[in-house]
Amino acid sequence: MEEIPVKVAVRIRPLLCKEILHNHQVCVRVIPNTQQIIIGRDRVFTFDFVFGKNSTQDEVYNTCIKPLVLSLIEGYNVTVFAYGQTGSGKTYTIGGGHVASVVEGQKGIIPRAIQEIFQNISENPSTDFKIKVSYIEVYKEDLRDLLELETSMKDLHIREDEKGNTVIVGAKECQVESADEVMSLLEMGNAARHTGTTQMNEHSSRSHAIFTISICQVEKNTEAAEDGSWCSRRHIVSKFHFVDLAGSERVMKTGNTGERFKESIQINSGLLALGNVISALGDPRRKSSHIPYRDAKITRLLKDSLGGSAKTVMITCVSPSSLNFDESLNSLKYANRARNIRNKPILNFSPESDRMDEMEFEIKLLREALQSQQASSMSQTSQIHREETPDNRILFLEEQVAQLQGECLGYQNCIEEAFTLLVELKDAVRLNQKQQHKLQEWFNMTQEVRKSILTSFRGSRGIGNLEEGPQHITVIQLKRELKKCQCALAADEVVFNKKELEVKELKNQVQMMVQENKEHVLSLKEAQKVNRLQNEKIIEQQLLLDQMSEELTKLNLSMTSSAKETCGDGPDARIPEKRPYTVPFDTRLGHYICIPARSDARKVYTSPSVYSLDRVVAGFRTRSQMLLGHIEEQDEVLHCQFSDNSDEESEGQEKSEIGHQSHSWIQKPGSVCSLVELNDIHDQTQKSSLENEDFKDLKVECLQESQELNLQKLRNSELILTEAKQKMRELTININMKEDLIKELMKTGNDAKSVSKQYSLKVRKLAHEAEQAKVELIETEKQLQELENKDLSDVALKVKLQREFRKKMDAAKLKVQVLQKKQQNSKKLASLSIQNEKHANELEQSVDHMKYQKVQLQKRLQEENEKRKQLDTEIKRDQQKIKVILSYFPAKHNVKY
Ligand SMILES: Nc1ncnc2c1ncn2[C@@H]1O[C@H](COP(=O)(O)OP(=O)(O)OP(=O)(O)O)[C@@H](O)[C@H]1O
Repeated sequence: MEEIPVKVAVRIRPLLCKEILHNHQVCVRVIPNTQQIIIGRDRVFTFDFVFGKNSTQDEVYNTCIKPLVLSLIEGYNVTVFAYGQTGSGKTYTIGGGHVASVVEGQKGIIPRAIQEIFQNISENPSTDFKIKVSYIEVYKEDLRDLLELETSMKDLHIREDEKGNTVIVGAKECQVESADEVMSLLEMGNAARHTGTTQMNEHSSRSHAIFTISICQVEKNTEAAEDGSWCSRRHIVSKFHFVDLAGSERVMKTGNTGERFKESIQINSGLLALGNVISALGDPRRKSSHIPYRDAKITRLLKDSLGGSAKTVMITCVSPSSLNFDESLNSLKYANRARNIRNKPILNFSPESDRMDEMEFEIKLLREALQSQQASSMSQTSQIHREETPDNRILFLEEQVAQLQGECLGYQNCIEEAFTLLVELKDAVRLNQKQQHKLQEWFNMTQEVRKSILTSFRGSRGIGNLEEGPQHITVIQLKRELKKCQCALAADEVVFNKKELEVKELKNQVQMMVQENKEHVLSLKEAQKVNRLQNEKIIEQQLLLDQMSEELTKLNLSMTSSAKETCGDGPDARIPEKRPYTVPFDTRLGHYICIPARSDARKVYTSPSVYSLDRVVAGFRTRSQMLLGHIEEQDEVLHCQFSDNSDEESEGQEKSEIGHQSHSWIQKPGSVCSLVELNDIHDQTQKSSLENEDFKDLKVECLQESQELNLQKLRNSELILTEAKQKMRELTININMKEDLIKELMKTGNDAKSVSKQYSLKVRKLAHEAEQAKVELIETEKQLQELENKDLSDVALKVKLQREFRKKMDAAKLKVQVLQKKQQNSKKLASLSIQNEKHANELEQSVDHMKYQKVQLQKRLQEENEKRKQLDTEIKRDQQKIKVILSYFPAKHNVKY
């Protein structure tokens, strides 16, 4: 047996759009005009076939796969498998995914191979082809039948047949007649395959998939062997496995979590096992050592293809991006190792055993047919058959006999015709002695064969004669029954088709509902998101409000304390008792500049801080006493009263004092001093000019300090006011926003309500329809049963119909369940809209509260404004005073005495 290596191809896909956008660099290239690939700067690998980024699907197919299709038709088992990192282009190359939507040029290997196989069949009319298709996937180390999803994983087993080929017992094999049929099965299986989105690939295959096409070829014509013996018909069964492996992936790169993470682990462990098998098979030193096929399902399934009896092509797909350098290098290393794997392909052709297989198969079919016929005829000819019901053994033998008789008759006819022809030819054509001798030998042999066939045929007829009568009757009856059954079947089929259409319609409606529901759920989620945002904003605003009220309280406190300071430190007309002394300069000033004193002049008296005022008062007192002593010494008329009396108390006295030329230090409003008097006083006080100068400085200093303090307070107050105004503005904006959001929320809630109403209406309608469909199906089932009881038709057919019917029933039940679920969802939707409303109410309440707070804040702001104005006035007055004092004293210095 000839050994051939596994052929290895490497395909580098182009950079994907997103990779180009992210400026990925290319790190793998094909060396032009060679079969080599260079990765990085200097790692070079040689392969059987290499395909660069510009290679087409057609190129890949023609180079690697076309020869495999030819081998398949010849009778070899062949395999192509795509290996590589996730997102490297395996599915694209093999031709998985949504094949129906792929344009012609982009079609992968499987669709192209299918087309070619069927083309070969059509070009070969002398051979009968039976084509079967199966599709399975290995998902998380479990086998799944992608063509019969109901098949339990436990019912699928990997076994080896007597020839050592790997077979999957329990997998559905669909017999197909056309390429379109295969394509629709492929599409169906692809749709059922486990795929998912990862960061590396939007449509990542999460399982290893094996699509298998089995071809059974039987030659139509019988050929005479050269030696004259009769040769049986050629019988070939070969298989083409298309394997799309899941991609190896680094969990960190794919960002997989949860289920995807578990899948990753299983995928990687399966691929690791495959890598080990490739390493073991590819290592010449380990040739005789154990190959760990049993480590994973995928390696067990690929046993034939790797080191077995199949012809295999491995296509390694590689990403060109430098970000995937490590993975690409790894894939290339495995691919390189796989080149060392040697297979021993064998032709799956064995005339004797295949003929036996064929006969056994035919016997089986006939036995089944006979059994069903007997079963159907038993009801009508029960009397006859009750006595002669054959057991399985007899049936089997009878069938064999019938089969052989049929064949014998065929051969006999052929031989008869050939015999007559040869007899005629013998006389008409001149033959040499050798030819005549050979022909005679043939005549003799034919005679013998004829004799033996006739003997056996007679023998069997001898047995059959006894049964010919009843059998003939039975056959006629069976034929009649068959016709009846066929008619009934046709009628049933019409009903079924109708029901199927209805079910399809229902399915569509349900799908639409599911879509609608999805949309509702999405909009609901969005509403919830908006709600959440609103809540967050409310909390923020609440915090802001708290902060503001805190600041307001602080501001209030500071304003109150400043007001207290103002009242407590300085002389106040309202609290005259607290003001112990008045200032002499004021009196003079009043006399001198004749300022008409306002009645409320003292009410707005401002003062420096407690410390400075005390200091001023204390200094003033000391100096005044000194001055008074001095003046009293010089002039007894001038009697200054240092009194603690209030302004009001001193007012009357003042008047009398003025009348007596006596001067009080207390300045009274409206009191006017003459210049003479002032001069007199000045003359008297001239000696104490130094002390007065000091006093002036002190007074100015004190006023300046007080003014500075007031200015500072004013600045602070302005700052706080600006801040408060800013917050007021923010509050107003927030309130407006919140009001808008409430409106939106109410609108969304109303929308959701109306939609959920419509939805529940629809659900009710559909539930009703499903109920009707169920009732109709039950009725049909009854009808069918009645029909079956009456006619007792083909058992296999009956079973098939029952199965189909049950499937449809299950589908209808499922639909009802889905509808019930939808109803529940709609209820949930309704409750959510109520929640929404509640939330909106709460929001409204909070907005009301905020509005109230805003009004309060405005009030406080007004108060603050007023206070600020007062402060302003005080400052201005202080400034005025300072100006006056400053202007008064230089004047005083300039006075000529
Ligand atoms: N030769 C190519 N030319 C153009 N685009 C390609 C090529 N090969 C792959 N792609 C694109 O790259 C992306 C990933 O390809 P694909 O899904 O076939 O990768 P994969 O190896 O099967 O991945 P996974 O192992 O995750 O299933 C797809 O969008 C596919 O269209």
